[in-house]
Amino acid sequence: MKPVPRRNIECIDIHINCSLWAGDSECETNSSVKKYCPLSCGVGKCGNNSTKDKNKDAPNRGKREQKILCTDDHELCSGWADMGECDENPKYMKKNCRKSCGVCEGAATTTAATSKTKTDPIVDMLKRTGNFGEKQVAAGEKGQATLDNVREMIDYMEKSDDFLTLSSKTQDNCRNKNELCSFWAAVGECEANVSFMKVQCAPACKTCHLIDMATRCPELPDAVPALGPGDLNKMFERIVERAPGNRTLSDVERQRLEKSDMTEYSVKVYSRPSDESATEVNIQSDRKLPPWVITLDNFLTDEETDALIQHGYDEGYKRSEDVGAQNFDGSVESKKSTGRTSENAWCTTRNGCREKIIPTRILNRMSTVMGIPPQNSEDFQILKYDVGQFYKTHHDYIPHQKSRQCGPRILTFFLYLSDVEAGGGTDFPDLGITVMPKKGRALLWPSAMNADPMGKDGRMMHQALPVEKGLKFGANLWTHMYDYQAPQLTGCN
Ligand SMILES: O=C(O)CCC(=O)C(=O)O
Ligand SMILES: [Fe+2]
Repeated sequence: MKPVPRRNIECIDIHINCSLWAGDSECETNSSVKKYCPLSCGVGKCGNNSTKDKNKDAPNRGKREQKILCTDDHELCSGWADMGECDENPKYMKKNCRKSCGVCEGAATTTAATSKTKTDPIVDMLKRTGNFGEKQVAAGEKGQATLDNVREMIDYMEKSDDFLTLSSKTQDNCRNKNELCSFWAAVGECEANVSFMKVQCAPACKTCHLIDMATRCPELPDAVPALGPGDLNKMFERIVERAPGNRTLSDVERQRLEKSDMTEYSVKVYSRPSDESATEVNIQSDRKLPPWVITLDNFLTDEETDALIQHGYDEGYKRSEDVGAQNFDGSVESKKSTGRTSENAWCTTRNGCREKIIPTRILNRMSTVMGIPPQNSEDFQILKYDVGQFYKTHHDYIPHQKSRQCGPRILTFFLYLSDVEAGGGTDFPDLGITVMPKKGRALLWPSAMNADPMGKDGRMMHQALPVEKGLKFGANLWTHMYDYQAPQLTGCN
């Protein structure tokens, strides 16, 4: 079955709380919410609001309202008008600040007579927020709460010991990276969305001390490693030996598999260190012997592959990006890559996918096969390659994660979600191995060494060859040495 895209992929909300704000009527009163939440507000590319807008602009109705209501609907209108908002933000302003923007009869004189001068304290206060990163906006129903946050933030940044005793490097790096930071803080996002806010809006959350990764994300001495030296070989040997599809199962065994949501997958070994069970655990023999590469056929059912593909459509496939430079606060830039032309979507807790029945079932199955808890794995990255699309040779191991709470990626468990008519193989140039896509097949390889599972196995470079005919869908599940999910919540990965 070919999945059908459910909606225009550009019609998306940029913030997790959009539907909440839309429910609070913020779409009507806060132009920034409209900008960040086109889907929830039904505007822009999500435009089923065209009829509504047409009615609103009906000639007679508009004129009458202009004449009668030559007033401002918001106490901050004149200040905003002074700041040039009538031109910068005309849609909101001309609707809600008619008088201050001079869009109704008699407005010009009245506005001039009553308008506050450029020294309006509110205008000044908002201007001052530009000293701490993006200048903040305060509008709509939460305007007052936002201004309260702005006031507290200025006190914190200009007068508090909490801020002024921080190192100058930390002070310099503590910036609001979005004009909505104070608004988000005012609606409780510092507590609800810790990882994003502590990094993107530290002044508004008054948490500049946590910008420094060493303070925010201390080492966790009790963290349990997924693999010790020698465990990687044991893990692969166990997977090969126990593959249900490579054995004749008794009825009881088959029932047990079904009960535990385990498929009757069969394993093919493309490369292994030795046919003998590994005994030596040292880097020299790791380097001498070939690394593990195995596939697991019939690992996923058609229902499962189709559900993941459809989730990608629901979420919207977007051009894939690479991991870029690291910032002082530990956040990592994404960078457009010419080496990777596929599109991808994520199946996360935030977007409600990871906890759905089918993704949970798949994740638990993968976790059982690896013998590593599901929380050590990242979220599924669902990939879509059209004809000609590819991902050039790269390694999945990310060096800076070695010193992060999650530790490095130690394994890639790749799922093929579709058959591909031609091309699209996963190729390991150093090993001379190419695995072809097959719906329901999984491919498992280590990024780390058996004797030193925190260290990178440089031989595991790989590429996704261009699709020549058909459409390729796949999904990455990268598994880490330590819990990945918990530090993700606090911005520590
Ligand atoms: O699509 C593939 O076959 C592999 C993709 C891959 O290596 C990646 O996304 O990191
Ligand atoms: Fe990869």
